[in-house]
Amino acid sequence: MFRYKKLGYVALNVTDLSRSVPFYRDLVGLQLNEQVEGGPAFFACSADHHNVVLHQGGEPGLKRVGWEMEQPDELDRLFEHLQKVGLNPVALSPEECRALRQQRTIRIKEPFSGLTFEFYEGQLERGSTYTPTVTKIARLGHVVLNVDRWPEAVKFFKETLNFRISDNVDGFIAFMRCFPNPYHHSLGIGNAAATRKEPGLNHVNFMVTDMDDIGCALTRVKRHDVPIVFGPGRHPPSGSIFLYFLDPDGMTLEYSYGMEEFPEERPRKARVLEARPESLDYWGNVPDPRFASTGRFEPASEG
Ligand SMILES: CC(C)c1ccc(C(=O)O)c(O)c1O
Ligand SMILES: [Fe+2]
Repeated sequence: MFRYKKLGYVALNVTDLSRSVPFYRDLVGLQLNEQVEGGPAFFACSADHHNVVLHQGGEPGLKRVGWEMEQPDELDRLFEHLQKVGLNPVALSPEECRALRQQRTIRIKEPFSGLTFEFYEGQLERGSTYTPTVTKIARLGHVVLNVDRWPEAVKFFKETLNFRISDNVDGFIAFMRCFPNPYHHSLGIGNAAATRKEPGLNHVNFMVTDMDDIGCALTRVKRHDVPIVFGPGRHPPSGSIFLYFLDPDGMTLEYSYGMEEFPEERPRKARVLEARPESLDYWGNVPDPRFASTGRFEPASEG
């Protein structure tokens, strides 16, 4: 089976780029690396060219999710596998890859969300890296999707895309790592029906370097009247300390500090946690109704 390096980037649709660009730069603390006049804004929180791309759209949502493979030949292995299972992978042209500042890239339509999932060898080097400002973001951590047909979707990610389950909250959410990346989860699959949410984006997570980054973020978002929708608290599944807040369109973002890491060989077995609030927060908070409720999946274009 093929091996991933990491969750590479998420592309979001926002309804007002001129409002969201300063928010993601100055409040979230991402570095704006490139913005083509009137076009998408490319942000990073690592040496990559982009970990978040904002597109102007008619409604807020998740446009695309990109995964970096461990080695170039993993992309070949993946391409062959996706062809074999009938997912019709499409390779982007060299011009398309260059425009995205990415090396060889392939795409599929992920059958449960309908989203474009992208897989690539790497991004083009920039020669300079990310300089933290308001928050020392360590990496883009994870993306969580709310889907229908949850058991089938989890099975698909496990069996077809070689993700490993780290933990489940029984019938509600599966936390999955992109093998052999060690972090507890880079992808979460939430059960839309069980959580009474529409299918769509649940949240995007950024892992931070220090506990102080969480405390300072709390002060900062309060000062700017940014809605806090869950936390601060500590998650039982991954052990991380968290804070969730809303972007200007109401999409949910999370900062988290500390996360269990799994060895490649002989990892612990996935647990099934009871479906109750205590499985989401040791500190006794419950999410605000606005948590994870905004962000439509942009359907992948056919062909
Ligand atoms: C409440 C959400 C879905 C959640 C629960 C647990 C973790 C974790 O263990 O890290 C998360 O990251 C979450 O976003
Ligand atoms: Fe999360």
